[in-house]
Amino acid sequence: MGHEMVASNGAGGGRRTTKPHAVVIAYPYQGHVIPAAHLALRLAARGFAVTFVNTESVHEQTARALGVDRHRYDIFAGARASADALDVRYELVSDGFPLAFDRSLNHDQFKEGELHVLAAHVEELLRRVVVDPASTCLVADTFFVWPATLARKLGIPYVSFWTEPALIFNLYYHMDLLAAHGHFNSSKGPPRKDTITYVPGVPAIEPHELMSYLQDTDVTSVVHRIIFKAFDEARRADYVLCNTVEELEPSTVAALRAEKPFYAVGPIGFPRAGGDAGVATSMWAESDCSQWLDAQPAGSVLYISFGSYAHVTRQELQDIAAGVVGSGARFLWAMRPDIVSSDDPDPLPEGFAAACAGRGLVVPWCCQVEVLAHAALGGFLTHCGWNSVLESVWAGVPMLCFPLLTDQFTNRRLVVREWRVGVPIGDRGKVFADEVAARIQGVISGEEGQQLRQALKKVRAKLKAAVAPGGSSQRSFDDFVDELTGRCGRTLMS
Ligand SMILES: O=c1ccn([C@@H]2O[C@H](COP(=O)(O)OP(=O)(O)O[C@H]3O[C@H](CO)[C@@H](O)[C@H](O)[C@H]3O)[C@@H](O)[C@H]2O)c(=O)[nH]1
Repeated sequence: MGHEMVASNGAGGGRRTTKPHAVVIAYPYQGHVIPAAHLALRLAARGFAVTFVNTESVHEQTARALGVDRHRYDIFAGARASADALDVRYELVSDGFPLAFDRSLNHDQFKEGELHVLAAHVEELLRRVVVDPASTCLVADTFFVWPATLARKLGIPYVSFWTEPALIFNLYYHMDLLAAHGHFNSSKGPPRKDTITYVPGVPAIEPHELMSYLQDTDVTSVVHRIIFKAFDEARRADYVLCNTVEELEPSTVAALRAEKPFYAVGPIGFPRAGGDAGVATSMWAESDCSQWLDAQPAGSVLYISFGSYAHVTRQELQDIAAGVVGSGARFLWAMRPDIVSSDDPDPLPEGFAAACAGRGLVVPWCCQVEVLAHAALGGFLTHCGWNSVLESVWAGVPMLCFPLLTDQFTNRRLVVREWRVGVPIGDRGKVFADEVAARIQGVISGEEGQQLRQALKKVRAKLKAAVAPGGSSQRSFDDFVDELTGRCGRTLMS
């Protein structure tokens, strides 16, 4: 595989420029594959040769969602064939498990594979695709437990790609500090409950606003072991790219810049020209909801989704469903088949469909960015996955927040407390139908919704300005590209 471009100097001989080559490896979850695919496109549009790596399992699920043959399908075929003729190659790597293995149902076992097995497969792949180490860099999701180690072995830089807010990266980065102060993983007894005021760039944060994994008292789970290892690797990253906007998290971004070459380049996938800009990344078949939405009055519909990864309990789902019924609102619910468990495919309360006839639509999966952009949308009941938050702000839709896991609790703090573009609807195990119904009414048709929409205008403007020409995310991306091109793009005289 060569990436040479020959620039003629008009005489005999010529200047051969080696394109910088980025090997982009996506973390095998929907909420990570989407931003990674967009990052790959952005790098290719700036003259990089890109090798995008998916796991065989994600690839298979994506092909199945589209109803195409997985042996022939290449998610970047369209990008290569486009007018820009982007140079993106597509590679697959095994995650160590058979394709039919249920990764959702067997979560911890899958995670052990991620911790212990995946690196060997990735190393084999890298040894094949890294032909010229001097012109190559590894762009890998921060949650992987091997990128710095493998990059060092191959003699290439490691660009750590972080798909959550800078605040989350910062808190994980300072886990030792939290432990030293007794707020996390303390040997001195139960964690402190008072406000945390010593993390650089974070003036104050409450313990219940930390990521779920930093609130846990048992830190021996496989996910904890992954996080500890991943952040050891992240400390050794040459660069960090973060899917956030500097103006949304100025003090955190400034603090991280003092630690590392840290680039806030988000929202990475916007503006999006229709769906996924020609790159199909959806891991479930998308139901077309446009006709149904077209028939609803402007601003009237509540969209509900809990993303692609976390689960709710049957009880929580039923309490939320009762709140949705009680609110009387129109709604579109994207209910992933394993939302409670792959073992429980039909968790809605009995009589739900009849109670909502004519005003609700339940689908397994949809094109969320298209749904959020529809004029009928009035609110988004979300688990606060970071992509969902960015997409909702981008579309100007106020949020009702029900975080489930991981960064989602901390993301709720940003949405509700800092930017005031959403409201909470309870907590895990403590979500009540009456409160859910009242909040839905308040956001869709009440005073509360109007205030949220006012605040949204400002936050949305920051997002849009950041990705406009000359905006902070654009500049940051330019700086990153210049830096990487200087490091990996060589000019050879011949
Ligand atoms: O019916 C649906 C539902 C979701 N989506 C898309 O799927 C993505 C979901 O991403 P996100 O909202 O971030 O949620 P998760 O799938 O839960 O993402 C994981 O990854 C995120 C980024 O690291 C984290 O913030 C989350 O906590 C983590 O669970 C978004 O782009 C949505 O547009 C659809 O297209 N259709």
